[in-house]
Amino acid sequence: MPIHEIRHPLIRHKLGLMRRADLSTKNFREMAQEIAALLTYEASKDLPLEPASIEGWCGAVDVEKLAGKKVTVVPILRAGIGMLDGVLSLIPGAKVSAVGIARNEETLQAQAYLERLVGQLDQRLALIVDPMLATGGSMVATIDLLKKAGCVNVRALVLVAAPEGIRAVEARHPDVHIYTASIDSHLDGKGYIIPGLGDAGDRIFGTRQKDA
Ligand SMILES: O=P(O)(O)OC[C@H]1O[C@H](OP(=O)(O)OP(=O)(O)O)[C@H](O)[C@@H]1O
Ligand SMILES: O=c1cc[nH]c(=O)[nH]1
Ligand SMILES: [Mg+2]
Repeated sequence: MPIHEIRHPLIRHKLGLMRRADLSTKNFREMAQEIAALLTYEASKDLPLEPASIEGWCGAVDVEKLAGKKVTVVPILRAGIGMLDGVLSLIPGAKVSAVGIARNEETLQAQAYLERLVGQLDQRLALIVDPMLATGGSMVATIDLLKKAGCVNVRALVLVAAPEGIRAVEARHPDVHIYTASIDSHLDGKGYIIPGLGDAGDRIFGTRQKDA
């Protein structure tokens, strides 16, 4: 089953804070980055290692280092930017491929408006980051364009996933593993995740808030 709900106590606690409607923009941002780092830890636990010999303080030491595979982090703009630094805090050498996807609020159809991908995608693990997996349209469109560009190894990190979005990704891209802090109940009539977080992009960027 390519869906991984990471029920770690630190993640449960931080996600509980994020669900509070009165959480400040600053704290919402901080929690998003921290949970992103914790999801990265899980999503990277089977990365291959290779032996290496280094010069240590007392002479040669046998160590391990990440083998061959390079990583690109793929934030889905805008809200995915809110998880980017969390991933980079653990994988600082990763290159970033920005993808802009906008959901038409009426039809809920996802459309790409920006694609700035790094090279050698066929050799890289792509870690897509987006706080919300709702209908799955944005995620499926992003995976479609990454695979078209040569990516063969794709994983997705989302803070909250709706069953509808999980099913959509599984149906179209059964090879893509999804790591999430929570599988929530369902979508409302406007495509919002219940209980969810509200509009994650607005909460991260501070737009459309009462005190803006
Ligand atoms: O699974 P879906 O139904 O496609 O919905 C999820 C998408 O909706 C949100 O982005 P939004 O379109 O609000 O853009 P934003 O990041 O600019 O807020 C969210 O960050 C996902 O990208
Ligand atoms: O609940 C949702 C669904 C899509 N996008 C969001 O930001 N929140
Ligand atoms: Mg939004």
